[in-house]
Amino acid sequence: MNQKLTIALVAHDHRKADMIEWAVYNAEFLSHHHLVCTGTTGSLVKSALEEAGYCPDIECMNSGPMGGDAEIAALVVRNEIDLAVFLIDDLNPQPHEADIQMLLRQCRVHNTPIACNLASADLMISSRLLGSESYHPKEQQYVDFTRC
Ligand SMILES: O=C(CO)COP(=O)(O)O
Repeated sequence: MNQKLTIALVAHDHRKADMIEWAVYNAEFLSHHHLVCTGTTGSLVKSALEEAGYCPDIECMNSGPMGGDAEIAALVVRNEIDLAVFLIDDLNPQPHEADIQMLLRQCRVHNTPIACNLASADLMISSRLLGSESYHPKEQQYVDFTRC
């Protein structure tokens, strides 16, 4: 793939080990793309990729509870995210649940691919459609809410 994608990586605390293992396993692929992460996820992924010998192009937002999910949701609204991997802790409540739901909702509204588990992330990054110039996902129709 020639196209440089912008990929969001976000993981809750109990899922960070999974995210780091996944990122290191996919380091070669990720090293060709721009990564946008919530604060703590980003610093851990950056260190792990550097330790693995890569020099990742990685941008860290605020930590999730401090608005990082909201910042990434804003990028989704502007169609600046090509793919998101969001490993959610479904077994523990989060103080910023509203922001989490906002990020998920904006990905649905804007038809942004979002993987919320490792199997989905694996399938998405190995899709022949990812970054293909001939693939144009059909825009979702919200006729009453179009932008002027
Ligand atoms: O809380 C998060 C996502 O909702 C993740 O935030 P951190 O990466 O800063 O831990």
